[in-house]
Amino acid sequence: MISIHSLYKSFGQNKVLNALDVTIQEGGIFAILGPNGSGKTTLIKSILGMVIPDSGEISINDVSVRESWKYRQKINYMPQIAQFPGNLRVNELIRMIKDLRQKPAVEAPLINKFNLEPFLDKKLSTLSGGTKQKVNILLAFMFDSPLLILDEPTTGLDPASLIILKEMIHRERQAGKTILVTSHIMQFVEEIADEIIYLLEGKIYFKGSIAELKLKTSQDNFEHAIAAISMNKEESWVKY
Ligand SMILES: Nc1ncnc2c1ncn2[C@@H]1O[C@H](COP(=O)(O)OP(=O)(O)OP(=O)(O)O)[C@@H](O)[C@H]1O
Repeated sequence: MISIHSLYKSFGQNKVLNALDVTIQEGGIFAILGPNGSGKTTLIKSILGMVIPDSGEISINDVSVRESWKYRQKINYMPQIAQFPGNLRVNELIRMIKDLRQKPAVEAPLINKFNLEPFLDKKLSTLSGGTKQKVNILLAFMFDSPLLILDEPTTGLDPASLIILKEMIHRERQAGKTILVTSHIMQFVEEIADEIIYLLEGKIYFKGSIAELKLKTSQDNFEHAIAAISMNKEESWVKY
């Protein structure tokens, strides 16, 4: 379980997270949504220890992330923009990440699934955007960890690869994993998410299932329901 209490983070005058509270139970797919710049990546990076909050508490399974960074070994993270040296070859990158993480990896089925064999010897700088994204998905999914954090994993994927990604995410959920995912593609979110966590103005405005969100906003359409949250800011959407 991830427990976040009274989290504050500003960049200069820009208050990004403002007394944010949220609890995310173990197991399931949680979509972290919100407008551009609402702090989704900042929240994710705070959980990962890549952004240091100004104040507040984050704990995973009752252990404060400040006390121990060992918990990161149990997280598979796919960043929104992965930046690796362009002259690295795909197979060198896979080897490098395996060496860094020092835990068993199973990459062959993923290479096969995404038809990446022809690219293993290619330099990253020569790959198309979608192929780079498939490599990034592979890097996140080749380890067995209880928590997966995927920041905009769908970017640049063709329809066939998107279907594969959705199947992979579902399989992880079936295995009891906790998956945090951000996406601006509402159809993707509607297909995969068990719960929506909606960020606005530094706080969680809504947390609950898609059915609950539709009920609360009186909208049958998910995209319209999402739009309705930010249009009705004065109402109390926080349901827990
Ligand atoms: N390292 C940084 N230095 C200064 N400002 C930052 C930094 N990181 C993020 N910000 C600012 O914090 C705010 C939240 O950014 P963040 O990337 O968390 O938003 P987001 O919800 O993930 O956005 P998007 O949907 O566009 O990916 C933005 O205004 C951004 O410019």
